[in-house]
Amino acid sequence: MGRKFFVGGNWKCNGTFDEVKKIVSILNEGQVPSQDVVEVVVSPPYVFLPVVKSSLRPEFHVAAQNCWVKKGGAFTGEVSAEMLVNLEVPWVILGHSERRLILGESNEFVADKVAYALSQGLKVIACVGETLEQREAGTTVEVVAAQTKAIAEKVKDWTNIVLAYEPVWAIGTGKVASPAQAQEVHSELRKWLQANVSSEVAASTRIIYGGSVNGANSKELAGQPDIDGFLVGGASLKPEFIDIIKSAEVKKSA
Ligand SMILES: O=C(CO)COP(=O)(O)O
Repeated sequence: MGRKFFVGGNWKCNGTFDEVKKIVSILNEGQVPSQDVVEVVVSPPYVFLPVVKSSLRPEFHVAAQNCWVKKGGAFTGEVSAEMLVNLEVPWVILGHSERRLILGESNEFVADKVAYALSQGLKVIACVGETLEQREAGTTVEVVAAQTKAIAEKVKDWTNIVLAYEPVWAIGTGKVASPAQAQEVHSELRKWLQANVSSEVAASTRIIYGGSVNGANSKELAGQPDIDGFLVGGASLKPEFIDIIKSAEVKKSA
């Protein structure tokens, strides 16, 4: 099926200039599998994108953590997809739960952003995931399907999308989803894509997991058939991010 393992590091709103330089040197010195085996993308805050892009080893790429929903202009405080393209930033994370929940981004707004970013030539890490309340109410699959449906309604070509399943209750809590819990939702998402988009898209789209992934739990998660990589928060700022990248080897030998 050829779904190359994908490891994203979402640095969120963290880091000083010196800390960023330190993380980049850890990444540059780390022994990792070749880029035929794993695709690595790190996402610093906007202001650090140029320095990270220019100092990072060439086989690792960068992502912005957000972008504006349409063409740039009189939108104070926003950064447009065009600007990212202009700076040769290839990826953008959209629909992260911190933006959905804290900043009120709706399924439709996120889907509009995804469609616009793709139209400008960016590749998108599109995030979906349920809250603890929604999980406890038994609506997990319904919630992630609705989030994915909003995107599917506005996007024809899924080639440049990586879908990130990030259960909100597992983000930054140290409460990682069990491999079985994550596998179940990934498998449901793949079935949803098969039924509502196409078998080809279901087979080729990478579905990655995010939420308290670390160097100790990444191998077992990577062993699940529908987990095609990770979106890592806290641990992406530490040397153990290298171990998480190495968990791609699990897939290779599977
Ligand atoms: O939100 C996340 C990545 O986008 C996950 O964050 P943590 O890995 O810190 O739980």
